[in-house]
Amino acid sequence: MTDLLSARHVSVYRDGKTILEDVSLSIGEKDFITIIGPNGAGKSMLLKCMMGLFDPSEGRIERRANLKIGYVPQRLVADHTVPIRVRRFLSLRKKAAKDDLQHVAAETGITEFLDKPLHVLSGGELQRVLLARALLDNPDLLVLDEPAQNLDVTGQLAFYKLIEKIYAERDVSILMVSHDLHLVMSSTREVVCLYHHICCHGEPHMVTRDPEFISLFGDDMARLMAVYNHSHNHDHTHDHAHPHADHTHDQMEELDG
Ligand SMILES: Nc1ncnc2c1ncn2[C@@H]1O[C@H](COP(=O)(O)OP(=O)(O)OP(=O)(O)O)[C@@H](O)[C@H]1O
Repeated sequence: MTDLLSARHVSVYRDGKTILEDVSLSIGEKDFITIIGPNGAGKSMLLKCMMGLFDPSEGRIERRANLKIGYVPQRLVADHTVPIRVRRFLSLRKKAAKDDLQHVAAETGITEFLDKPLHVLSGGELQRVLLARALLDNPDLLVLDEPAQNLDVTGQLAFYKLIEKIYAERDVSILMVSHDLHLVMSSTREVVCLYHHICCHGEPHMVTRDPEFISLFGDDMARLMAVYNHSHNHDHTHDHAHPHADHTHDQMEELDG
């Protein structure tokens, strides 16, 4: 299977801190990968590197020729002093064909407010508009950075259901950062646990009480959600201030392949 996008031994060092250390991750066709990790773990930085928005200090990003990426950010702050209607917002970057716009609007459930100004929309509606924008170009890969972070639980659930539907119906791969582990566990195929380096990864198919996971997310979260199957043999107490700290990452090689 051809990889769409890969990080190969990517490290990012900034201001004496290690933000990413020797991270390797590949996204193939029809993959659904969710990156989890505590605040400040480097999840957004990894997405930025993978999308070519940030140059890693070491390592490289490989991208399939002509890869189309649709990006959904955490949120859009709609300014009421610059009123813009949804329909216009969706055609800002590139003029979408009318049929494409109607199709994507129906798919994401935004048809009824295409002619409303952005700033009157609710948080959940705005996220669907951002999703529609990302889908307009018919991307091969959808990248979502905590897309439901600012929604209430009902909104989160609805948004993740929509992502699941899009994944099921389209020929698209998904790379998502999410804190809502319990909500995405059923849809995601693979979970990557990041804490500056890849701690572990695997299928989210069983609940475990993994001590490393608990050390990252806390006992309550571990109890709440299904965790993937992994074993890893290092702790998280090492000092990330040293960019060349020596780690053994058994499973990273698998991701690399
Ligand atoms: N351009 C930059 N220059 C220097 N440091 C940065 C830069 N971008 C991010 N950082 C730092 O890198 C670390 C990781 O940030 P990042 O946003 O990737 O974390 P995250 O895992 O997405 O966290 P959260 O879950 O809180 O969104 C943080 O300490 C942040 O301050």
